[in-house]
Amino acid sequence: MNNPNSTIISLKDITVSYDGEQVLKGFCLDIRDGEFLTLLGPSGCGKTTVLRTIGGFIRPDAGEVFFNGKNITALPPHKREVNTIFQKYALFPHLNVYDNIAFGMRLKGKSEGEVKDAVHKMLALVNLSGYAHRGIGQLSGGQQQRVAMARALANEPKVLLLDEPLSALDLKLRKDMQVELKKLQQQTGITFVFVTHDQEEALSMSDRVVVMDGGDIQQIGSPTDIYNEPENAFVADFIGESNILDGLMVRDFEVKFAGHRFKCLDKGFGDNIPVDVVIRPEDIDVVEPDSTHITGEVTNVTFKGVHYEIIVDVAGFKWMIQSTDYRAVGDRIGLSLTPDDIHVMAKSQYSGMFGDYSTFSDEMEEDINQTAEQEGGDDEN
Ligand SMILES: Nc1ncnc2c1ncn2[C@@H]1O[C@H](COP(=O)(O)OP(=O)(O)OP(=O)(O)O)[C@@H](O)[C@H]1O
Repeated sequence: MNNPNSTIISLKDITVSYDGEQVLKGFCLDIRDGEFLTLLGPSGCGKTTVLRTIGGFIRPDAGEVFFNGKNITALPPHKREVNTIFQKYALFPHLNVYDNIAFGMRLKGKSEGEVKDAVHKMLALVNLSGYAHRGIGQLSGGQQQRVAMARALANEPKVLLLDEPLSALDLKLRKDMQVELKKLQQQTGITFVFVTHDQEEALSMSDRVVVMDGGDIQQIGSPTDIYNEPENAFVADFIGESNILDGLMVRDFEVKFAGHRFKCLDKGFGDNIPVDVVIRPEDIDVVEPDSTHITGEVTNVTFKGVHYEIIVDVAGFKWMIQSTDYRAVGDRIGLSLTPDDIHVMAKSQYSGMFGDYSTFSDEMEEDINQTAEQEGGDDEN
């Protein structure tokens, strides 16, 4: 049985360079036994490099890889109890389904009897019983991916590395395979390390998500932690839709932005400190416009099936709202927020980077300076 509290893979201070350029620098990560862990981040942030380091396809310039406490940094891929499934399924086209799945076991010298039992068990696991003698070319993309899964699982790895395995599939099939993969992981108890740049995929499948950017970990947490309590503006922007605003933490539990003061649940930033304020579009309630609320004019409305996506111009800056109530372009509306809708975070290197739904104006800057002066804080900003 897995011990969910024990670490199966540990990356310690890993540095990897390509052509003299460092992609990972002092990268550390502990992966728990039996978990579904997803590395999530934009293209080029180093996800595949982390995976290849675990698999042994890359030898890091510095740092160590541990498997159940044993240093495996120098071990070649085939000597690690780790298997990889790549984006392109890498099946042998000239072999049928049965022989593809049997391949690794035969290489290890298992008897044909053992191989036969295992292949049929694996085919049942991935819902392909009856397909043993099909040629690879006679299978759909989703079926090929399932054969690749069966082949990897037949080797009984302790850890399965999956590098964007679903990205070649169309949306419907991809959703079905997400459910199947998650089920397979739970049934087998094997530790899955999954790479994707699709945040919805990461949130729906994982026990924990590692959000990466520029070779660094921005946040590690459960999907709900990552979504509800992003640690910085990068995570907030990358996961789901967000309005990211420049704000001023007036004091504990009180923040000012867009010309209004709000009660919030955050503390410990200090008084009159510039902060990022993150508000999810679905948390904003639409009310009648009045002086006690942020007000704006609707500039665009898109029907999204369960809700309308409404773009509101607030003092020259766009906010995004998701509401089940229809509002027409040109309507003036008020935006209502409760303290738990307001997420305050320390300003990061990412502040002000986001074009879409971030708001910052000279007016607001003035506002911030004024408040700082009023409250006797430092007015450097
Ligand atoms: N073999 C290589 N030689 C040179 N540079 C490389 C090599 N492999 C990756 N890189 C570079 O290293 C950086 C990280 O690449 P990596 O593939 O780990 O990112 P990723 O997050 O997996 O991206 P993607 O989602 O696009 O696959 C990128 O800038 C990439 O161009």
